[in-house]
Parts: sequence; structure tokens; C-alpha cells
Amino acid sequence: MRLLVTGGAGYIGSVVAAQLLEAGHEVTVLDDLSTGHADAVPGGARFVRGDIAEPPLDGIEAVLHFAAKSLVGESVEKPGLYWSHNLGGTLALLDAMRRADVNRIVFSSTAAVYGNPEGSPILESAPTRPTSPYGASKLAVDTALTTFAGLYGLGAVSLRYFNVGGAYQSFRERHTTETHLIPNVLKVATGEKSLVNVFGTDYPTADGTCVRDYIHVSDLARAHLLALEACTPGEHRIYNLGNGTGFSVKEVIEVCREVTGHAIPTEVGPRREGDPATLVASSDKIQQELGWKPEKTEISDIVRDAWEALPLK
Ligand SMILES: O=c1ccn([C@@H]2O[C@H](COP(=O)(O)OP(=O)(O)O[C@H]3O[C@H](CO)[C@@H](O)[C@H](O)[C@H]3O)[C@@H](O)[C@H]2O)c(=O)[nH]1
Repeated sequence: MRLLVTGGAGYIGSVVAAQLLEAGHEVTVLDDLSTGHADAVPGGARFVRGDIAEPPLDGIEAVLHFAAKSLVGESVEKPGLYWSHNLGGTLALLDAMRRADVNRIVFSSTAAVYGNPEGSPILESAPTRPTSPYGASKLAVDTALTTFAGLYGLGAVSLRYFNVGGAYQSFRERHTTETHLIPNVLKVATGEKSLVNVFGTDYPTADGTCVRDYIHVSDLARAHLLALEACTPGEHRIYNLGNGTGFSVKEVIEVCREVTGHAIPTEVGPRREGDPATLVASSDKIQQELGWKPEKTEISDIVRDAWEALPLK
């Protein structure tokens, strides 16, 4: 297929673009490079630097939409930016798709739509009560996709990611502002940072630190190829993507210590605002309906691949 990948110069978008090319698709990457890197766009993809409100849709058959503002803390500081970029930008993209008669989209949604969940693991039917403008803006896009499917025959799939990690070939996580746990711990292992701040040890979990469900970026990317095939005009499907197993912050740090062979000094700090104690996915729905099966389910594999992809160590 001829595909447009928005945000294809970012971490997850570039991995998906690479896998789409390997599967024989024709890929155009659209990215404004506000957070992405031009050299992350996989060879073989056409690259257009620009805004999602003016997408190059000539000849395009489907869109995979990653471009977004994605820092939870920043979204609390700058809610308008998140609503206008994530919701406003996506609505402009959807309008342009309607005009160009492009009626399939795979959307990168998030576990943040669930807020503080009551139960674990989290099913897609769980209440959606986001606690940040980031999660709220992504949920609003999910809602828009449902109405575009019902009214205009769009075929849409939303994938709600839990905590993504690891690397695929040379494609790795390299955010300018790094807030995520695994890359921050690996920065301590390389000596780039002196210690990891552990955000809270008084959560109602086994060791008092937050529990998350880590999924390998290559498994996550593969789900997008299945989702693309599953896009059916008039339907909006929603799937969680995680491994179904939770690891605490302390456990992740210990795994990083084992994998890298480096000491990881830590300092306990206060809780980070908006962090739920436990977020673990049920991915039964995508496994049953699309036949997705994660291959790299060990947290050590996720950490090792992220570690081995780092150039300076
Ligand atoms: O330096 C750090 C960084 C993180 N953490 C903790 O580690 C856990 C994981 O944090 P992080 O890697 O930042 O991921 P999450 O905040 O769980 O965010 C993920 O999950 C969200 C859904 O809640 C998504 O929206 C985000 O995009 C995705 O990265 C959390 O408990 C953090 O408090 C630390 O203790 N120290």
C-alpha cells in the first residue's frame, strides 16, 4: 500500500515505518522535526517536512498517525498546546483525509486515557478518566475517530500503548527532553547522568514504587501492521498493547544494573504528579481478534536492546 506515516522521524513512528518498508509498502514520512530526527527516517521512505494539518495525501491509501506532543508533565503546564496540537492537528488531518478520500487510519493512542484505573489488568472497556491534558487530548481523538467512522465511513484502529521500550535495529529512543524511566536509567549506566530519581516509594505496590507494563517497540510496531490490515470502513476498533505483566521502578532499575553491569545510584524523591500506582494491560482483545503475539516479553530483552542500540557506552 501507499502509506503516510506522520511522526515517522520519532521513536515509535520510525520503527513502524521501517517495518512497513520491510513488508513491501511504499512509505511517505511526514514530520515537522520539532522532536523527531531527520536521520531516524528509514532509508527507502520519502520524507516530507511539514505540519499534519497539510498532509501530502496524493496517492495515499492509508495513514498511520504518530505525530503528537507526548509529555504528560508538559501537558499539565501547557494544556492549550496539547489540545490544539493533538486534537486540533488531528482533526485537520482527518478533514484533509476526507477531502482526499483516504479512509483508513491507525492511531497511536495511550494507556493515559484510563487515568487511575480501578482494576488490573486494564481492559479496553475500563472507564476512561484521563488525569492529564495529554491523556484527555488522545481520548478526544479516539472519540473523534468513532464519529468519523460512523458518519463518513472511516476505517480506524486506535492502539493504546502502555510503556514502550527497547530498540529496533538502529532505531532507538532519543528524546531531547527525556522523562522515561529506562532511557534515564541507561543514561546513568553510561555516565551521562549521575543518578536516577525514584519518584515515590510510598505507593500501594509490593515494593512501594510504581508498576508498569513494558512492551518492546518491535512487538508494538508489528501490531500496527496487523491494525492496518484490520481497518474496515465504518468501524473504529480500539486495542490495548502491553505484555500483561507489571514491573516496579525498583525492579526495572535492578534489571538495568544486571544488563549493563554498571552501578545505578538512586535517590528517592517525591511522587511525580499524575502517576498512577499500577498500569498493566490486558491485550487479550488484540491477541484474539488480530492474532497479535508479543515475542520479546522479557523485561531484560527490552532493556538489553535499548542498551545495545546506544552509541556511547
Ligand atoms: O526518572 C524517572 C522516570 C520515571 N520514573 C517512574 O517510572 C515509571 C515509568 O515512568 P515513564 O517511563 O515516564 O512512563 P509513564 O509515566 O508510565 O508513561 C508512559 O505511560 C503513559 C500512560 O500513563 C503514556 O502516556 C506515556 O507516553 C508513557 O511513556 C513511573 O512510575 C515514573 O514515576 C522514575 O521513578 N524516575
